[in-house]
Amino acid sequence: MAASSKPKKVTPLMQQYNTIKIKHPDALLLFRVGDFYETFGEDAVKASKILGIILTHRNNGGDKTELAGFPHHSLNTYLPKLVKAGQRVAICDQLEDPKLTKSIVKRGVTELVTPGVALNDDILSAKNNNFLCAVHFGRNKFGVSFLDISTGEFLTSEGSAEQVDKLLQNFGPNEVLVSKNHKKEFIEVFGTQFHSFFLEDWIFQDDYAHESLTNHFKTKTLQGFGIDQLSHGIVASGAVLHYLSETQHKQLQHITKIHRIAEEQYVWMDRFTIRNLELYHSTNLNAITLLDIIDKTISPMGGRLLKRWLALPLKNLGQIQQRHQVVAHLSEEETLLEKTQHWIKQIGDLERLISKLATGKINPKEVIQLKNSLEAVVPIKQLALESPNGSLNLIGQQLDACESLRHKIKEVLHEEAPVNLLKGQTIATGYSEELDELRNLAFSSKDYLDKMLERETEQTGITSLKIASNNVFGYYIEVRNTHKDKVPESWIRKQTLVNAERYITEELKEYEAKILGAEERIYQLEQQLFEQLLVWMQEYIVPVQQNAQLIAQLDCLCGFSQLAKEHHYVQPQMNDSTALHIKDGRHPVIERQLPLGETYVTNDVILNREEQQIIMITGPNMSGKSAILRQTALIVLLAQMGSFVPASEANIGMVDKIFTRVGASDNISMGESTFMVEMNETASILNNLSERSLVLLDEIGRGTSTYDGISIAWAISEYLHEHPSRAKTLFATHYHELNEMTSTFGRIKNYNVSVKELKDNVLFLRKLIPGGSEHSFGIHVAKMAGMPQQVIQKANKILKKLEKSHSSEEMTDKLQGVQNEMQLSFFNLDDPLLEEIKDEILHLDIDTLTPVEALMKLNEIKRLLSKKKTASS
Ligand SMILES: Nc1ncnc2c1ncn2[C@@H]1O[C@H](COP(=O)(O)OP(=O)(O)OP(=O)(O)O)[C@@H](O)[C@H]1O
Repeated sequence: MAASSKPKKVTPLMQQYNTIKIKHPDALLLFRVGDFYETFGEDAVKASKILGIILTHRNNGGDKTELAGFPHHSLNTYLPKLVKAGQRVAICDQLEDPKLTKSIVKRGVTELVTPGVALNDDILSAKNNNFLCAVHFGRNKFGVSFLDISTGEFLTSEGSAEQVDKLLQNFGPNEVLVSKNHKKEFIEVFGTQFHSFFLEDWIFQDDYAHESLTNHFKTKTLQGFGIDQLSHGIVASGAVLHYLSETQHKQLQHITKIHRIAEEQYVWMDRFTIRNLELYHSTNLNAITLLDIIDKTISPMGGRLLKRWLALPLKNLGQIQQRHQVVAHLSEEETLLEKTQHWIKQIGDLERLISKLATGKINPKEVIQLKNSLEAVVPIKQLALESPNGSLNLIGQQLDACESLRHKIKEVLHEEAPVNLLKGQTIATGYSEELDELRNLAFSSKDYLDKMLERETEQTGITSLKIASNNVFGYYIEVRNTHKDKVPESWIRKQTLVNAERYITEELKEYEAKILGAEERIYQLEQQLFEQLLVWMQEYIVPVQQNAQLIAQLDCLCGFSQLAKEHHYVQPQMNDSTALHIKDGRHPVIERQLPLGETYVTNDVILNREEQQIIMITGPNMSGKSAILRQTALIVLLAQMGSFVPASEANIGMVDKIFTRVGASDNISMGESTFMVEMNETASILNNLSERSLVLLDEIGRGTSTYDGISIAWAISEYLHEHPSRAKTLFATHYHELNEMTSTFGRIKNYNVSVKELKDNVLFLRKLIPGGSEHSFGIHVAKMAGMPQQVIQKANKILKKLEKSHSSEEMTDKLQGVQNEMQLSFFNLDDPLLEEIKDEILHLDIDTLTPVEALMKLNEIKRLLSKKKTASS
C-alpha cells in the first residue's frame, strides 16, 4: 500500500488545537501547552519571524507542522510585539489544572488581543489613547463610535463622511470595525490608513445595538446620555460592544457612560487643516509638532487630555476665559503651581489603573500605586480649595480623596506588595490571623532546618552536609561523594550528581509536607483576600475616574502656565467680535527650531470683516509667508484651547472654523487631476464658510501652470471677498499679479514679506509690511538656484504674455472642457439612476456662473453622483 493512503493519525492535542483554530481563522493562536505558549503552522512561521524565536517542526499524523513557542511567563514581552506588528492574537489557556485531570486538559480562548482592544502596558502608550472605533454606513449618514478599553472612555457621533473623516483624524483609532458589506466603500471613503476589521452585517442593526447599550449601562433608554436621537451613532457603539464581547472582554464596569461628541461646541478643522498645521502628527516622522512643543503635562491622563483639547478647541467664550483665568492665576502664584505639579507627579495613571481594576487585570503592586496616587490627591484638593480662583476651587470641591478606599488598601495590603501574588507578602501582617500563623510556620523554616543540619552532622560525622530544596526534587540532604559511605541506611537516595548524592529522610519528608501545605495555603489565602479586596473596591470606579479627569484638566492648565512662563506667552483677550488683532505674533514651533543665534522675527496681523478681510501676502519662496499664515491659525487655536499665546498682545474674536489649503508643491508636472483635486478641496471650503471662519490659503494654484494658477487664485479671492460671510483670509502667493485686486476689491489688502535684494542674493527680513511686490519672485528664485540665463529670459517672456490673459472668460472655457469630460464619463456609466444627474449637467449654464461657482457646482454634482452610486450598490 502506498504510504500516502495510510490514514493520518492526529494526536488528541492537535485535534483540540485544530478545533479551536478553526474558530479563530483571523487570529494568531497562542496555544498553552504546559509551561509554554505554542504556535503551529502558518502562525508559527509568522510568530518566529516577528518575535525572532526558533522555528522547528513536529510530526503531525505523518505531516510536518511548523512549531514555535515561548515560556508562558514571557507573554508580556512577546504579546505586545505581535500586536504592534498588526496581529490579532487569540490566547488559548488551560482551563483546568493539568494535575487534576487524566485525559487531555480542557483549553479555550480566554482573550483576543487586537490593536484596538489592548490593556497591556507594553502595548499602550502612556500619552495616547488606544481607541477601538466602529463606523456604520447608514442610508444618508454615517455613525461612528470610539472606545478606549484601557481608560473607559466611550464616545459617539454621526454625520457626513467629511465629519466622520475628521473625527477619525482627530481620534486616530488603532482599529476600525466596519460591516463586511461596506468593506469596499470604507476604503473608498476613508482610505487605507486605518487598521480595519470587518464584521458580519447583522451586527450593525438598530435594535441589537440599542439592546446591547441599554443592557450594558443597565438603563431602559439612552436618553440620560443624550444620544437617544443618534440612531447611527448607537449602531456603531453597539458594534463596538459586540466586538468586546467577541474578543472575550466581558468585565467592563469601568465603561460607565457614553458621551456624544458635541462637535458644534468645538472649532471645526477638516483633515487638511489638521494635517497642514502639523498639530499632532507630521508627514515627516522626525518633525516636531505643535503638541510636542506645548505638552508640559506631567501625568499620562493629562497628556491624553491635552491631545483631545488640541483636536477640539472650544467655541464658548466663557469656557475659554475660565481656562485662561486659571492659567493666569497659576502663573502669578508660582508656589501654587510648583506644589500642584509636584503632587501631580506622584500620581500615576489613575485612569488606567482603575480600568485594570474593572477588567480584573490589576496586580497587588498596582493597587498600592492606586492608593499612593489617591494620597497625592489630598494635598492637591487642599491647594485648590484654598485658591481664590473660582475654577480651581470647583476642581477642589469635586476631587474626592477616597479616604475609606485608601484606608482599606492600607489595612489589607503590604506596603511593598509584589507584582506577582505568587511571591507571597501581598497581604499586610495583622490583617488575617490565619495567614500570620501560616507565615510563622513557613518562615521559621530556616531555624528548624539549621537545627536539623546540626543534629545530622553530629550523628553521621559528615562535616560537609547541606540541606536545600529545588523545584523538581523538593527538600534534600546533600552528601559529597567522599562521605558517601557514612550515609545511614534509612536515608533514601533521590538524585545523583557528579560529585555528590542527594537524599531524603523521613523527618525531612514530613517537614516538607508541612511547609508545602503551609505555602500552598498562604498562596490560596492571599489570593482569596486580594480578590475580596478587588471586589470591595469596585464601587470606587466612578469617583476614581472622576478624579482622573479632574487631575488631567489641572495638569493641562498647569502645563499651559509652565509653557507661558518658559516661552513668554501672553494671555489672549478673547471677545465676541469677528476681528483678529495679533501683535508681535510668533510661530510656536519654528521659533524653537531656529539655528543658534537667530531670533524669530515677530509680525502683526490684523484681520476683520470691515476693512481688512483678505490679506494677500506676496514674497519669494522661503521668505516666511507660510510661517505667518500658520502662526495666525496656531495662535487662534492655542487661545481657544485655553492656552496663552506666543505674541506680545492678542485680541481674538472667537473663530468657529479654520480652513487651510496648501497648493501642490511640485509645479513642474501637475496634470489635470492634481488641478481638479486642488480645486475640489478648495471648493469644499467655499461651501462651508461662516462669519467666524479663518481661511488660510497657501500658494493655491501653484500646482498648475502659471496662467491657471493666477486665474484660480484670483477667482477664489474674488469669491471670498464677495461672499456674505466675509470670512477672514490670509492668502500667500508668489504671483504678484494678484496685487492688482486691491483696486477693485476694497477689503483685500496687499502685504509682502520684506526682503533686501543684494547683488547676487536676497536677504530675508521676514517682516510683514504693507504693500505688494514688484516682481515675480518665482523667477527670481530660479535665478538664485543657478538657472541658465536663457531659461530665465524665456520664462519672463511667457509670464508677460500670460499676464495679459487672466480673465474670467478663459477660466470659464477651461471649466467647459472639464465639464465635457465629466459628462462623457458619466454617460459611460449608463445607469438609469444617473439620469437625474445627467440632466442637471446638461442644463448647467456655466456662462452665468463665476468660475468658482461653476467649479463648486461640478463638485456638488460629483458628490451627488458618488452618493447615488453608494445608494445603488
Ligand atoms: N518670522 C521668522 N523669523 C525667523 N525665521 C523665519 C521666520 N519665518 C520663517 N522663517 C524661516 O524661514 C523658513 C521658510 O519659511 P516659510 O516656509 O514660511 O517660507 P515661505 O515664504 O512660505 O516659502 P515657500 O514659498 O517656499 O513655501 C522657515 O522654515 C523658517 O526657518
